[in-house]
Amino acid sequence: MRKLDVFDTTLRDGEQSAGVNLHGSEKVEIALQLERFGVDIMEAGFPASSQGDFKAVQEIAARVKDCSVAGLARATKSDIDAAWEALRGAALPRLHLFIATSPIHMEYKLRKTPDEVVQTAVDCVRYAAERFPVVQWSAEDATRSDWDFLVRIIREVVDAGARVVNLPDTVGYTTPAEYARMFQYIRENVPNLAGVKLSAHCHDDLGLAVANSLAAIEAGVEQVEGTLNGIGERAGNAAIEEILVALAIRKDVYQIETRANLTETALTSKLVAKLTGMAVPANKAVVGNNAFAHESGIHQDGVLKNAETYEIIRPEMVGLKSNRMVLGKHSGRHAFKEKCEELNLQLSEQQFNRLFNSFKALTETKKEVTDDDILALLLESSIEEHKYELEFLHVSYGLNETTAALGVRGPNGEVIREAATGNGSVEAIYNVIERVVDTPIHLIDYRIQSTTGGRDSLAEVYVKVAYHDRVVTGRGVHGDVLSASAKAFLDAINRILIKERLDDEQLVTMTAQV
Ligand SMILES: CC(=O)SCCNC(=O)CCNC(=O)[C@H](O)C(C)(C)COP(=O)(O)OP(=O)(O)OC[C@H]1O[C@@H](n2cnc3c(N)ncnc32)[C@H](O)[C@@H]1OP(=O)(O)O
Ligand SMILES: CC(C)C(=O)C(=O)O
Repeated sequence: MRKLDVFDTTLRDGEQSAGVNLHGSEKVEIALQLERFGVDIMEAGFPASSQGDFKAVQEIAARVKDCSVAGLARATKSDIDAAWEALRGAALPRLHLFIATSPIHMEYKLRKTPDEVVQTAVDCVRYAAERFPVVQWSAEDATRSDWDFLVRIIREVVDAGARVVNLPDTVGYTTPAEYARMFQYIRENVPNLAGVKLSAHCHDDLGLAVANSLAAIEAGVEQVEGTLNGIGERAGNAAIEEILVALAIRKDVYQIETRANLTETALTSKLVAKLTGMAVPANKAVVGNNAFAHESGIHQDGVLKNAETYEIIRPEMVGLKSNRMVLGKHSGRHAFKEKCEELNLQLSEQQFNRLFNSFKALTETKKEVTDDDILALLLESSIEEHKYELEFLHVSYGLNETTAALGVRGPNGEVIREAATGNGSVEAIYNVIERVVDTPIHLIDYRIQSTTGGRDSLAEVYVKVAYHDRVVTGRGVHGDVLSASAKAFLDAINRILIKERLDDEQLVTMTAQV
């Protein structure tokens, strides 16, 4: 058995998915769950990219103890300095430094000659290695780079202090056999790779990210990178849960061991889906709703006689239970606590009490509270910084004109009451909210889904809004679709306000430095 390091980049490359923007507190929540999932390294963000990301990485670095925390940096000293400031408190800090090596990226994007790229990479690795105990260096767009140029630059960055060398398929262009051959070529031609780990990082533009990652593993890489649910730039990254389950189910082929705790898979996937607003397709491998569902008679018959006839993965392996305890109006604190423990939720007493109260309030309108409902309530109550909160809502529907009146508790605790009309209920609500905050906000996208089946399911609404040059997403959960819609819009506004405050703080700091 060979040991493989799992490098999760849900919080960096995953957050680069179009339309996803996570609050600092949401990033921390995902980070703590990734730690329980047992990844070896988590890439917490790109500290130089914004004040918000810097702070989130800093907090994750301070709180995560059982795994290495990495931050991304371009090949510039200021990016490396920002990453070091954010990560210096981590138990095992790692810098992830990258520069592109393909002809097209070097000529058009970086406007540098190959020699200048080598020199910049070497200078930055050397500078970073004076600070970080581990420097991971990535050749962006490696799979469209000249292999002999890769050999040259890798030899030089390793000499300068890189301990991990990642060769990403940045644009999802390679094929399994070609990717494996590239790693073999590098291994055979770079003379100073002893003690250096090679890493694979794949994108899914051709739907080959997981296959390419597994091919690289077979070719001997010591680290694999990916994101939960495969989220990420464009078509996404390699889905880390699919790679891990493939390695576990086909241990006979791969002969690989990882530290991952697979029973945390389902919960980690759900948390990421809910916080990012990127729903998992029902037929997605390992974590889709239908991944363990059998519909046709011949399959059901087979499964009833012996589950292994049609099930190669046991649901328990990824943390799905076949038996379940029903929680409802008559359940008390003990049963609720047991459920929270079963779901592996790590709650302070205050968080538990807040969640229990939300659960009790929900049982007034919902007969049976499911695991997904509890998770949705938890995420609802996890953001502590609310500027505007929904107090009440009345909607009076009329053909072509609907009136909404609502009350919102504002930043100073005051309740602001307003009314407006619109063509439909949601439009009327959003028109009133615009009045309340006295700012035009453009709705770009609106999506609604239910947490479970059944008439009493909770509604989860995701919105994407534009305000000046910012685009943010918001999430709202409620038993009623209109209240959930109002909460999602207010959540987006709260995120804009928090971002503005962080930018103001950054401006003040920068002005002070000048
Ligand atoms: C393959 C990947 O996923 S790489 C990670 C991509 N992730 C992101 O871009 C998300 C966060 N990014 C951001 O917030 C912004 O792009 C920032 C803050 C990093 C930079 O913003 P800006 O200063 O406005 O620059 P902008 O994004 O327009 O352009 C990128 C600049 O970085 C340069 N650059 C790109 N990669 C590198 C690198 N590895 N090393 C050094 N410079 C680089 C580009 O050549 C360009 O430089 P130029 O301004 O001299 O032409
Ligand atoms: C920064 C690098 C590793 C990256 O995300 C990519 O090339 O896809």
